[in-house]
Amino acid sequence: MTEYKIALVGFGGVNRALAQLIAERNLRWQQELGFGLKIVGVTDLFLGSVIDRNGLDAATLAALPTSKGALAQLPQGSAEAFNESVIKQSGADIIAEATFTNPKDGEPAATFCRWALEAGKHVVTTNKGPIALHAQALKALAKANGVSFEYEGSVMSGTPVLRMARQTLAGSGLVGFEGILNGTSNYVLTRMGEGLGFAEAVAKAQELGYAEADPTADVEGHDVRLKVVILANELLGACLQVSDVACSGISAITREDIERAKASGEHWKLIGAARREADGSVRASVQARLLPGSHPLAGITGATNAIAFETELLGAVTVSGPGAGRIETAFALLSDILAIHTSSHSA
Ligand SMILES: NC(=O)c1ccc[n+]([C@@H]2O[C@H](COP(=O)([O-])OP(=O)(O)OC[C@H]3O[C@@H](n4cnc5c(N)ncnc54)[C@H](O)[C@@H]3O)[C@@H](O)[C@H]2O)c1
Ligand SMILES: N[C@@H](CCO)C(=O)O
Repeated sequence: MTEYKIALVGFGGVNRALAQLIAERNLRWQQELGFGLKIVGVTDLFLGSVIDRNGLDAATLAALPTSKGALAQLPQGSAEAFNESVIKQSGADIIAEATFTNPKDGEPAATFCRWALEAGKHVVTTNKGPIALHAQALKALAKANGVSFEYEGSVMSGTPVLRMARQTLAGSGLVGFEGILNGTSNYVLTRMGEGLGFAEAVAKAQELGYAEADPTADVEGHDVRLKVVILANELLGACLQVSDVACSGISAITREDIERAKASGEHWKLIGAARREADGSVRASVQARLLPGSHPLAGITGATNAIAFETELLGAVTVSGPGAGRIETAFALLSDILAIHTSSHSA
């Protein structure tokens, strides 16, 4: 039986949900997937850090208070976040990176990934910053060190999109995509359509664990812009930078706009799209669009996301599922670990 030692960097909603899943499902995963997980380190800017090479109790971690320095309550724990030590010295095989997404330079998460890869550790991450801004360099570093760098949860949470498209749409002649790629903004638009105010709907999305640390990133389209860059570069072979993508959000849309649209059978949606043009260039955008009721993305509500891939051989292929959520995104980390396990056992 394979057991992977894992260190959690950032212990907010997503990595805490991973600890909860490990507490509840490790035995089942051993039987179903052929591996188990042992948490050997946790580090978080607010909670502190802890290392135990023999394994930390996942249920205790999942139930840890959210108070400042709480990891100091554990044996060998500290109120300080010793990120570098946890990444390099906890004995982890896999680093699960889930700190804040920084849309400007991807730091410090990109450095955390670099430290881990250089130390010969696999990285799984849900953080969009390092992928949108540094994917090529981090993938090259992983290859040079003989380890994997996986980031399925960076787009559409636990819903399979990146790996699915890369593996199963290869050869289909993918020419573009359009999608609802932010759970928070779609949730906000849906709840506003039910009569809730913008600020109340955003607060509810934060409570449910959908929103970014600064929800401006969600409602102004910046989060979708990162995801569009990730998808276009990964699946359309583009070399887009974040500044190449024109971007606007949903904050100017009022309840009255939504009501008026509804009365005429239309729906406001925040759409991220990219398309390969005849000259080979890839054009991408993020904007709120008024969709007719018949549009495949019009009926997508709440934190659900959907993406319609445009292919030459199959026409449109649409995938929908959770686009945000703590457990849903923790599942993406598990799917990344499963990919690592599968590739190391098929080599
Ligand atoms: N929640 C979701 O639905 C979801 C879905 C997909 C992707 N993501 C991404 O996953 C990541 C984690 O999301 P989350 O919901 O758990 O966020 P969160 O805000 O709940 O947790 C992030 C944690 O990282 C810690 N942190 C921040 N900077 C740090 C640093 N320099 N060193 C150590 N710890 C640091 C914070 O203290 C916090 O506890 C984010 O990048 C987010 O964009 C989240
Ligand atoms: N804040 C993001 C999390 C998933 O990337 C969203 O609402 O979609």
